[in-house]
Amino acid sequence: MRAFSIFSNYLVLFSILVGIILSGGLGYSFYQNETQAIESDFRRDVDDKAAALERELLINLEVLYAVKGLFNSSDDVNEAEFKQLASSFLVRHQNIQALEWIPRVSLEQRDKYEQQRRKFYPDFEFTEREFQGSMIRATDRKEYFPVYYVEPMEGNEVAFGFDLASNPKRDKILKKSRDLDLALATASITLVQEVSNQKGFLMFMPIYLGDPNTLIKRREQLTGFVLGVYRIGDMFETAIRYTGAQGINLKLIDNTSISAEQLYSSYATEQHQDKTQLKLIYNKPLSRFGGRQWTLVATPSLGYIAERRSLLPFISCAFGVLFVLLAGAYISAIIRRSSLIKVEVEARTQDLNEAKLELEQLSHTDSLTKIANRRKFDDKFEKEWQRAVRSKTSLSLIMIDIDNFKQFNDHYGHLAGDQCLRDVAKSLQSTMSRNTDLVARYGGEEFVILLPNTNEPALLADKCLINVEKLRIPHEPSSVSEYVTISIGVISTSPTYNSDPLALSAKVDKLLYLAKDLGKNRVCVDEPIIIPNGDVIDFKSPNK
Ligand SMILES: Nc1nc2c(ncn2[C@@H]2O[C@H](COP(=O)(O)OP(=O)(O)OP(=O)(O)O)[C@@H](O)[C@H]2O)c(=O)[nH]1
Repeated sequence: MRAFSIFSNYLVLFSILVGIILSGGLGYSFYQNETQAIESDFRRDVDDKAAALERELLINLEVLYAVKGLFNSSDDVNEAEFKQLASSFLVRHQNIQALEWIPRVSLEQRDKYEQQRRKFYPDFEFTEREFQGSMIRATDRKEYFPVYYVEPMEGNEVAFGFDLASNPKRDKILKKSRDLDLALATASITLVQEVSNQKGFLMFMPIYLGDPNTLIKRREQLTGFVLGVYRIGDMFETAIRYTGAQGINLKLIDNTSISAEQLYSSYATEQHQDKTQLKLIYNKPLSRFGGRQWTLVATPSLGYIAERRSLLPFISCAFGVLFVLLAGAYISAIIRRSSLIKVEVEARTQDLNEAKLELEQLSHTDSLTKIANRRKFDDKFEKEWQRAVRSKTSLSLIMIDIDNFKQFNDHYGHLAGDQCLRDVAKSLQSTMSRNTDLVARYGGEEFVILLPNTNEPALLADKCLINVEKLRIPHEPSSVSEYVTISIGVISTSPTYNSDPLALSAKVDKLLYLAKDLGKNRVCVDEPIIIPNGDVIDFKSPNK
């Protein structure tokens, strides 16, 4: 019972533990699902931003094409025409720092070109950057690509007249653009006109005389380049300004060369960068643009993730744990209650068994003498009879009656009579030594002794007779003795299937009456007994 209770408690504890683990698992699975949803939202938002950036780049390219249209439509575009067109675009595309016309000027043409500009800008000359960084007059070279027209002039004065061919990197990209008839962008540069630390890039659009379709023709017919000057930060912010999701940290990386270069970062500070969910990094390559491969690198900020997190994982876990604990408590209460009921039932069953035993004892006990009663004798007699039949053993009966008991009662009173009955019963009981012997009150002042498998019942009967006499209970009115005496009938038989137990009772009764008739205070057996020394004792004889 106790072991079962301990086992049940462990089982409940184990179930609670499993339940808590499952609840945790459920919460974790909701958390994971949510994380996946956030990740997929995040990728979609970054894709939107990348698309917006690509759109912005294309729009800027379109501006160059539009300016190119002006130069294609006329062999001699003057500054006023250029400025008018360029300024109309710059008003609408404020992330373009400047639009410029870069003519192809041979060494022979240089003076002419410089003279022309000096009409309006007296200090104008083709310039280049000196080794130390300051601007100087461009040295002689075969071909020049100077910044000839620039819109707006304000803020771009330093670039005005700068010979792009003087810079080997720019010269290389100019030639590539010329050869391929392709708008090409530079890697990120610090613009000569830049005042903040923002990076920029240049995009060259080649202009030809006519429509050259071979490399040689392109080299011959090149007249110059339309140049767009872009500030990357401004362009980036213009592009993503109206894209919905906030809280995404972005970096624009130029992967064109092996050493990836950061063009722009939306991280406010390095410290802020540390706090972001760097585990989730999404690299979104943009479509190739101006011969360059840019990649948008995005990480969500804590705020972006927090906005999209719900309490569902926590609530589901908490509810799961709560449910498991309540169910565990309920089951444990039921188990405790059922074990209490079990204990109670067992106690009651034990009480009932004890009561039953007591009742049984009472129903088989004579209330006055506390020895077995007639009912007990009848039961036992029947059982022993059957046993003796089966085992072919003997069964003996001793029937006892107190002599002149009516006179005893009359003389000493009924209470004394009762005490006499108790004393005689006790004496008879103590005379029998075997557990299997049964002493019972047969009725009134009559007793019976059942002796299974006993060789010499008459000797035992004689012992009873002597022991009762030894009690020396005074019996003044008795005609037999001055003390209480008993008369006894004894019979033995080996029962068979055909013999009748009632006949045996009747026979022993007769022997008892014979003992009475012969003068009381004696034993009567149906046959005399030969004792070991050869004497014959006939208990029927009047002299005992
Ligand atoms: N005190 C007392 N007397 C009882 C009890 N049961 C029976 N008796 C009495 O026992 C007496 C039996 O009397 P009888 O049957 O005439 O037998 P007796 O006087 O012993 O005569 P004999 O048997 O011939 O010796 C009656 O007076 C009963 O009232 C009992 O439980 N208590």
